[in-house]
Amino acid sequence: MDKQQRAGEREKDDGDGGGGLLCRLAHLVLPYLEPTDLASVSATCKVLHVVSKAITSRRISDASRHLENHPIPFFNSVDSELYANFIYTPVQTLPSSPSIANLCWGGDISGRSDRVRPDPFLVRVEGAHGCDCGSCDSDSGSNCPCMDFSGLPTRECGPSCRCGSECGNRLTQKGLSAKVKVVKDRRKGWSLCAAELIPKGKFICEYTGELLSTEEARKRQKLYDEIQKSSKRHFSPALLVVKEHLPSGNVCMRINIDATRIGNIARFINHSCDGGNLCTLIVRSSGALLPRVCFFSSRVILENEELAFSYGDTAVNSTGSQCFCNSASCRGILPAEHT
Ligand SMILES: C[S@@+](CC[C@H](N)C(=O)[O-])C[C@H]1O[C@@H](n2cnc3c(N)ncnc32)[C@H](O)[C@@H]1O
Repeated sequence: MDKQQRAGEREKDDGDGGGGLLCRLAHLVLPYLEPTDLASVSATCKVLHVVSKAITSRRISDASRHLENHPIPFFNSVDSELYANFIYTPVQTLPSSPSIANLCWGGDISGRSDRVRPDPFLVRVEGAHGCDCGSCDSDSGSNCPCMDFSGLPTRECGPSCRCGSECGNRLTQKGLSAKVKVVKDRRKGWSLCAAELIPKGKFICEYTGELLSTEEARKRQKLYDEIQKSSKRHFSPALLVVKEHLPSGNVCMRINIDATRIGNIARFINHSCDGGNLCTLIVRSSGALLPRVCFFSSRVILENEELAFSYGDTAVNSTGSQCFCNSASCRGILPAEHT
């Protein structure tokens, strides 16, 4: 190989053609890096700069990394943070599950768009009875025993039913159902906004993340409170505790979902003291042990409007964090119930 050929080969290795060894290795390794490390690596040479830039633009263009039905882009006109750093899971997950431990940012290193949605049911009930109907669509006058005829879509077909994933009574099992985007707000941090007009009563998304025991949830809440107090940087924990009450007022069930490190798009929904434009429903499916927490629009939501719900009652307890919901009924303080 003469001098000119060698220079040509070197050029290819350093170039963006995808043929160079460095380029190939960079495509394998760099997607696992945190944003700050990616920025440092990007400054070292042309190849790494080009690969880092491609990874960054993929991260900005879709928070779900092709795991949802619509891409969810980030928009920030407030500061230099290009996107939020977390692992995307479209379904509930257990803490430190091995499949999660192997995931890089966003759960996908390749940017492929042919990803298969994971099973929405974390734990199945052995031998449970579901329905035998072929079609459980309420519009077709079905009498499916899994259906909720009270007007609230709180019961669905599940893993013990004969019907498949296309069944009409599996509304909340197919992922994000409205076009949304993540927009940076100067005071609240990232926020979830509508990217289209959303009619009243539409299923938006589930709240996914790590399903915790109450003991673990309390431990994490304590840790997050300490980080929030001591850290100079804005830290946004996303630990949701949902309690179901008996008519007597006693709590009969609680679900602790932590989306701080691993979660879905719902982790960006901010609090509004007036209840916002979303309501949360606990949805149960035949044959699934665990219920799921789902968001529905409580009124028509305009394009670009922020999605919000109430984190709880400020009167119960307050962390002292200031609320910037801007609603007429704002109490000035973010609710923070004891976990
Ligand atoms: C579940 S996260 C919501 C997304 C978060 N804004 C972010 O940047 O990732 C909850 C955190 O968002 C912020 N937040 C939510 N609602 C807010 C509000 N009405 N006013 C001020 N901060 C709010 C608080 O920092 C809170 O701890």
